[in-house]
Order: sequence, then structure tokens, then C-alpha cells
Amino acid sequence: MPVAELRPETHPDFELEKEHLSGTVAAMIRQIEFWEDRDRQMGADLETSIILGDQAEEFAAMLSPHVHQPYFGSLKVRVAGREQTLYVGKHGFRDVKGPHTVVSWDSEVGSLFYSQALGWTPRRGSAGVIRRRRQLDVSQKTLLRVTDLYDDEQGGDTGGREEVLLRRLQEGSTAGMRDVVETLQPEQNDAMRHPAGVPVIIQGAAGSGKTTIGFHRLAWMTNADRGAHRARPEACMVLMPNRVLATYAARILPELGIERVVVTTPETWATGLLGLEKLEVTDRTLSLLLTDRDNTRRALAWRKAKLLGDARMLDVVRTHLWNRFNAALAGQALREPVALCGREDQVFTLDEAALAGLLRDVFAADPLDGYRAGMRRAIESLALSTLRVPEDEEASVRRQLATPLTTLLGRIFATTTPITEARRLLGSPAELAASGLLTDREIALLGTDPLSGIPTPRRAHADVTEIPLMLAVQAFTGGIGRLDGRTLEPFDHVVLDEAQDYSPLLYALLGRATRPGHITALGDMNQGMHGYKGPSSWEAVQAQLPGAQVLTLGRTYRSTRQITELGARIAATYNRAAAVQGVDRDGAEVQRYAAPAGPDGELPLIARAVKDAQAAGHTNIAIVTRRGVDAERMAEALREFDTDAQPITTQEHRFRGGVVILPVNLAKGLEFSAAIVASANADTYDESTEYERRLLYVSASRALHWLALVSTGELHPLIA
Ligand SMILES: Nc1ncnc2c1ncn2[C@@H]1O[C@H](COP(=O)(O)OP(=O)(O)OP(=O)(O)O)[C@@H](O)[C@H]1O
Repeated sequence: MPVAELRPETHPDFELEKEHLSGTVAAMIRQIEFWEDRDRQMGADLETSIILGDQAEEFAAMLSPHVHQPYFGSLKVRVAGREQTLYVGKHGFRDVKGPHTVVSWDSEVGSLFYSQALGWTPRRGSAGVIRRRRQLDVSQKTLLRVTDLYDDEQGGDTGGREEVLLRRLQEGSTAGMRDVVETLQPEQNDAMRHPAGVPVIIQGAAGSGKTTIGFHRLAWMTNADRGAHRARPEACMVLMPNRVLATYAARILPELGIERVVVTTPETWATGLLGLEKLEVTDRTLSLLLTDRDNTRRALAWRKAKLLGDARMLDVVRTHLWNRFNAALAGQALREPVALCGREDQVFTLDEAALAGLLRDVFAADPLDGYRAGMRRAIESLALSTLRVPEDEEASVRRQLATPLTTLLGRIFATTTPITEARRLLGSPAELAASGLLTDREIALLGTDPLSGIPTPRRAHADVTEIPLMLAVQAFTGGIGRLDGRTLEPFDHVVLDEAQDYSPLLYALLGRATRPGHITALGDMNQGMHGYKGPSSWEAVQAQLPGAQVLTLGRTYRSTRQITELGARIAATYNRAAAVQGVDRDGAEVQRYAAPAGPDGELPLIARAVKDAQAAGHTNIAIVTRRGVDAERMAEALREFDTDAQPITTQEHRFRGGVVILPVNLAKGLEFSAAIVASANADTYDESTEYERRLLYVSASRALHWLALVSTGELHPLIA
């Protein structure tokens, strides 16, 4: 096999590539200058000229950041006997006058750079053959390196793709998630380009790039090549498990050119939709599972939580609302005089039976913006047709009916708020039985309160296990989706991170809130920390997302061999899945700091570990503790040991780089050049509890390059 990478000056094409690069930079600058010159953006009249000028300015602003690195790779293709080289960059550029066009990574052709395919069928014209794929490292308008990934003149695959990847993975971490546009791997490329409009579940082990790929898929979805499925960034949403991670991940957005995407947590989204931003969301099931030793009660809490998130609950709620609204209709009627131009006053009347008929139609139509809005529309349109209102008077009739309609709809619907209604339903065995979907045992289970021993906050609160039910009430009454001003519309695309933690009911609701087929779920069934609120398998999710496929990412990229191996040892105790394949990247040995407990506990050991990590060249360093209070206390105490670590202990904190100290629950999803696991022992991470072993795994898998385990006394047996 030929040598994949030649030193820059020895690659035979280095000079040619250098010339092409300076040609491209010059062409881009010329184009930007042209766009910025308002005198040259002339339309037929002043107004058109202004519009053209603004548009050109926007084009210039979009292209400008890419001049310093116009592309990162190229493809040599042969089509109809002619050879052609396509340059691939982060932003498309059309050189109308010369050979310096750049195709965008997320276009149809861009895909050829990442895939292993050797054939190519353009939209028009005859089939082509890929002759060469080449990586071009460019920085500050300078060509640094030429690496051939595939070259049929060198015998095909050169091994270059792996080398380029390894170089990238050697880099230090940053304060935000990074794009991997230049080194996207073939299986990731396939997952990212899963057909637009088809829901997809991307399953992958920790560090396989799921979250990264989810964001790239979103960017890909906004490319014009997606046609009718194209998504607008501002109409997309990403849900992430906590706000620290959401902010960290959102830093990838500008790189991908999709700045206005909403990145938030399911709780924030839900409470916002319910209009209850101040509501405190608890997870009392988790508290019980972690503190209660009574296995019967634990099992009960688990089963109840699971049932609350069961997809059948959607229809249980629907039947309940149907009964309530019908009951509220009793005795209601509408009788309203309506003035019409040139005709004597008409009276619009609706008796109870007519109202009931309309309600039935509205339930059958199941409008996205909810039954209340649907009922208003139904009554209005009936009024317009029975009174034979001419088109130019429709608005006036709607206005005349507005107040009496609001009053009437208030009587039918207003006694319902999502919180009270969901709780009323749960408190009524008869209502729970009405749909016939739940068994007697299940109804009895919903009537139990295994969490009674777990305290509730003083503020208004809701438990994370009740929220899907409340959202279901909201979806049927007020609607669910994206609020644009006052109108509700479906999201263009929704990405779910840690998708193994979303209940089937939540999936059903998110499906309603999003354009059909536009959900991308990223998760790892084996990393589930919260099985009681998640699905039991991906099949349960597929049942809620019609047509969804599960794609598996088989490789992991985050850490060195030494760190990956250590993590695998912990995961093997609970994970029955096949071993994952890590990129074989060599790094420092895992450092172990254990000493008998002295007066200062493990503080001197941690301080030493920080110094050692810094001496090894790392700047982004995390000390991971088991609990938030440990982190808080330790941050303070470490100052005495000449160590300044910023605590990240609430969701309001942000990771800005440097040395930080944070509890494992907030560390999940984040990564650091170096990580130090504090109290890495069996007293802190109980060996007999699977949940604790999972937490230990999360702590030990945050580092890219350098990992230290610290304990006074013996280290945890799984990592000693
Ligand atoms: N193709 C790639 N090229 C370079 N780096 C990559 C590639 N794919 C993934 N990575 C890197 O691997 C690391 C893990 O990626 P990411 O956080 O997206 O994984 P994940 O599967 O979501 O992990 P977790 O389950 O732990 O949250 C990141 O540093 C990411 O930049």
C-alpha cells in the first residue's frame, strides 16, 4: 500500500494545489468586492436596486468568513470521458468566470467526498467515476498539507482518511462542541444524510459522534438541495438534557451556519409551552430510586413512572377530554344577532345538539392548534355559510361573533389547565377507565403514591414523569408546536439528544409538534440513566415515529486507547451490547493517585493531578465529583492548595474553558482535554448499584487525552 501522506513539499501536486488555492482566494475576494459595491447592484428602479444591494451584502457577509479557508478537500471525477476536479468547502462558491468553484459539504455532490462509493450518477448526464479524494489542510489562506485519501493511480485506498482523522483527534478540547465537517466518517455521513423527511434514530456508544452528527444533520437539512424538506434554522429545535450542555453544544451552530436554531432542554420547552416558566420540575422517582432501600417501593415507583409515559396515555387523555367537554356543553347554546349590509339583521343560533356535533367533527379533525381553536373555526365557518355572508363581510361577522364566542368557548374549555386536568385525570379511576385502554391493575398502579416519602418543593412544581401527560392535555386543548408570534406551526425539524430518556408518550407528542418525518433522535440504549422515563427499546420509539429506522454508529472517537479501555471495563458490568470499536489512538497511561487519608483528605492529590495535567500541556481540565455539593465545597477548599477551579454546579453556570469542577450529572455530554475523577472509590460509587457504576463510567469517559483517578484509600475495584 502506498504511503498516504507525503510531506507538503514532497507531494507532487503541492505547488499546483498552492496555485489553485491562491486563485480561489483571489476569485472570492473579487466576488465579495463586487457584491459590496452598491453602484454595481443596479436594478430597474431605486427600490429594486436597494433590494439587490441588500441581498448582495448578505451574500458577501456569508462568504467572507470562508476566504481564509475556502475548502478542505477535493474530488477528481471522470464523467463522459472528461476529468474534472471539484473542491469541497464549508460554503458553496460559484466562480462564474473561472475554475475556482467550490461545492458545499452538505450538497448532493459534497457527499461523494465522505462516502466510500466510487460511482456517481449526477442528476443530469451520464454516470461518473471517482478517481481521487484528497484532503487539503488550509489555514489563513495558506496550504499546509496535501493528503490523498483515495487515488486509483496509487492503487485505491491510501489509509489517508484514518491519518487525517487521528491528527484531528489529537487536538485539545475547546469550550464548545466542534464541527467535524472536514473529517466526517463514511458511516456518520450516511447517518447524517438519511433521507430528509424520514425519521431516524441514531444509536451509538459514548463518543461515537451522535450529538455532533445530529447538529450536522440539521445543517444539512437547511441546504436548498433538500427541496420541499428544507428546514429553516429558526424553525428547528434541539432538545438536550441540561442547560450547561445545551450552551456548550450550541457553540457549534455558527460554524455550521445555522445560528438561529433553538437549543434547549425538554423541561424548559415544556414549561414554556404550558406558559409556566416558573414551574419547578422535580424528578422524585430518581430521588426515590437513589435513596430508598425498599425494593418493592422502588419497583412500584419505576412501574408507575413507566406507565405515565406510556403512549396509550395519549388516547386516555383524549377520551377524558372528550367526556369533560361534552359534559361542559350541556345546556349551552349560542343565539347571536348579526348585522349585514343591506339586509335586515339575522340571528345565528346553535343549540346544544349542534354544538355537540361540531365538537365531534373537531375531535375527528384533531387540529394541530388544539380543539379550542378548532371549535372557534368550526362555529365561525358554520355561521358564514348559514348566513350566506359575502366574502367582503366575513371579517365583520367574525368580529361581531368574537366576544360571544370567547364566552361560549370559555364555558366549554376554560375550566381546563394542563396541570389541573392531568392531575384530575390521574385522581379519577373512573376517568382513567373510560378509554378502555388501561387494565384494572394499571389503573390501581396510577392510584398508588410510592413517592409520598420524597419531599416536594415549596414552589409550584411538577414532576418530570407527569409533564408528558400535561403536555398531552395542552396538545389537545391549546395545541402543540412552535410558537411564531401568536400562531402555532409545526417545527421544521427536531433533534433529540439522549433520546433514550424520552418516554413513548413524549415521542408521540413531539411527532405532533413537528413536520411529519422530521425527527432525528440520538441516543444510546446502553447509556440510559433514567430507564423509568424512557422507552424499553427503540422499537417502542419506532412505533411512535412511523417509518423510523435505527442506524448504528459503530466507532468511538473521543478518547485515547487507554481511556477507552478503562471505560469499557466499567461498561462491561452492565452493558450487554457488543464491544465498540475505538479509533486506535495512543495516549498517556491513566494516572492513579491514591494515598491514605490525611487531614486534608484528597485535596492535595487533586491539586497534584491538576498540576500534572497542566504540565502535560492541557488547559481544559475538569475535576468530576459525584455530587454538586462536593464540587461546591472542593472548589473552595482547593484554593488553599493553590488550585483555582471554577465550579459548575447549577444549570445557570457556563463552561468557558480552563480548570473546572463539576458533578457527574452536569458533566455528561461535555468533554475535556484532561479529566480528574475525584473520590473514585467504592464508598462514593457503590459497586453493587448499576446506576452508580453508570455514573462512574460517565466520569471516567469525559477526557480526550489524559485521565486521572483520585482517592484516599483504595480506588474503585473496577478501575484500580
Ligand atoms: N468524524 C469525526 N471527526 C473528528 N472528530 C470526531 C468525529 N466524530 C466524532 N468526533 C469527536 O468525538 C467526540 C465525541 O462526539 P460526540 O460528543 O458527538 O459523541 P456522542 O456520541 O454524542 O457522545 P456521548 O454519548 O458521550 O454524548 C467529539 O470530540 C467529536 O468532536
